Amino acid sequence: MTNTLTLRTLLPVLFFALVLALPGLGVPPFWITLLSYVGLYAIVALGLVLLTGVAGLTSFGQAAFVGIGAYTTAYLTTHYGLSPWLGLLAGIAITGVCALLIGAVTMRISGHYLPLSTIAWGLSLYYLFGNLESLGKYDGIGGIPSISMAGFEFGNGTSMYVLIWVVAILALVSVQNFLNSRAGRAVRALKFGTVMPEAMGVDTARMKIVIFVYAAILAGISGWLYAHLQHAVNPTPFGLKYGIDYLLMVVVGGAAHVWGALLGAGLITMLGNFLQEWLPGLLGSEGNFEAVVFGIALVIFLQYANEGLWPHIQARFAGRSKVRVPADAPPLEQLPKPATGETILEVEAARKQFGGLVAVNDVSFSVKAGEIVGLIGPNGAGKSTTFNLVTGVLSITSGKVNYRGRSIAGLSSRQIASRGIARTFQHVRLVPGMSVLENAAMGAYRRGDFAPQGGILAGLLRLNRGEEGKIMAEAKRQLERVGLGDMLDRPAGSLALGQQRILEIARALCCDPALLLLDEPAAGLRLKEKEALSELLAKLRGEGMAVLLVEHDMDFVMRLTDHIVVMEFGTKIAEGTPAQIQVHPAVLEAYLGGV
Ligand SMILES: Nc1ncnc2c1ncn2[C@@H]1O[C@H](COP(=O)(O)OP(=O)(O)OP(=O)(O)O)[C@@H](O)[C@H]1O
Repeated sequence: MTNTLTLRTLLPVLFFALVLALPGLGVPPFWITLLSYVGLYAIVALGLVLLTGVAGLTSFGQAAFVGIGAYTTAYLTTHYGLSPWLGLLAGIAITGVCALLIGAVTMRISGHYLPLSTIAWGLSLYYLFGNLESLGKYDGIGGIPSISMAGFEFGNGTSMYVLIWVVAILALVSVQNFLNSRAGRAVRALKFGTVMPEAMGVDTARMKIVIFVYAAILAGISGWLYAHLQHAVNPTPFGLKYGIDYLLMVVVGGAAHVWGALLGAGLITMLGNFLQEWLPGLLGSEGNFEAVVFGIALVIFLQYANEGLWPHIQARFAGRSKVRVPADAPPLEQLPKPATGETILEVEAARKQFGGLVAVNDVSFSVKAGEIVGLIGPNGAGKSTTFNLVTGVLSITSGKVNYRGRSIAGLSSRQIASRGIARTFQHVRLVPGMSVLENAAMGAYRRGDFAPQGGILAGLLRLNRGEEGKIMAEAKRQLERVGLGDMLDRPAGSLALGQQRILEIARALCCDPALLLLDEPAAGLRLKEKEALSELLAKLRGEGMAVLLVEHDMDFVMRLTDHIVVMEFGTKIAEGTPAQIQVHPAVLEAYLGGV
């Protein structure tokens, strides 16, 4: 263990010990109350870190989920005299169901429409709270009892402060655990599009809903604590203004960092409080002037420091965390592999039309285990489209694609990935801030011990240590296999393009494929890197791997491949060994215009 690592483990423990000890250290009640609110807001902000900062799904509506948690317990404890703990369970259930329903609709929406839709349902829920007779309309509900546990009543500010911070710490640990799990890495990739995670076997639509529901439940729990701290609720703290404040906390603190949520909640709560006191005096009139300051701060942060403050603090004091790779982890299970020479991919009369344009015109070819096949042709020939038909990114118009004797036409990318086909991308698709090791581990997503849903819960509770150990050991093994074994902890974004392409191959190898599809693997590589890549692919071929590659670098293709398929204007114009292709009249015509 390095010094940084010791400090990284020790600092949070010391920090939380100090936070929980503050009431005993004689800190005045005013500060304890203020810090209680910091804790409450931090719980909501942690959900937003996951949703907005990490996955890139902006939500202005989290305050409404706080409201559902608060109103549920307020109603049940005051109208029916139920225990606050039942109020908590009911609040979690109702928040979860509402989020599931809202998420199922809104998480499909992309771009600017998603934040707009979160404003819409945030407002709807706010007006619902304010207009329902049974919820006391805009006056709300008063007389909410205190929480008690084993005869102890959380009746005063100090005991609630401790309870709130215990929950905030548990929330932080759970979100941190989740982000370092198999599902968490998939969520960290979502911001960069769904094509790559889907190709690794991730159900991205489901994953978005899962984190939406989790973020909503955290907000609901914060609402439950709020109701029993205040002993009264009304719609105001659950409106759009608070929704924006939560977002501001996350942006200022550091949207993609769990500690950013705490920092942002602390700064904005304190600042809001003091501005509320100072500004009216300064300006000589009453009003919510802090909202103006916050609005300006939001714009400035988004423009000049959209990573927030935490990354700067982390760089100075904490350093990057390193993932531990156990030396004795057992290997992951492998799919049965075909014998060398067995035909594993058959493309028969594959056709793809985009409206009137025939991008792939009844193309047929096959790939055997232990063979490297090159798919070449001038720009716009239809190579990438053919590739995307095999990988399930595009749906086939007509024709067949069979993998090991079974049709894969019409299957999604993730179903195809689970059959044993792995790919790399023409434009490298890595998660730049994630380490080389974690990026490679993305490939082993569907090889974990738990089913994806079970994996999420296990990740939250850190019950996935065995699985993580095996996945990380596999990622390390594949990185060593491709020659990146000495770069495990470096952020993927800091690698040269050639190394990033090799990293994509290591990630694909973690998928446990029998067929590797490489989209322009040599593009942008220097001579030495190309030689290293050739060597690696030849080695994989020797181990029985089938490789289909789309490539423009003729020298690379001619030296490496066993068989070449040439396309032009969507049609296959030639097929054969590199020697045959180099003298094929139709190929010479296509490339050199017959010269
Ligand atoms: N989604 C799409 N919608 C409409 N047309 C498309 C789409 N994707 C590709 N095409 C068209 O299909 C044809 C084949 O494109 P494709 O990208 O497969 O060629 P390519 O051989 O991979 O070219 P390059 O070497 O430049 O990548 C081109 O005319 C392209 O404009």
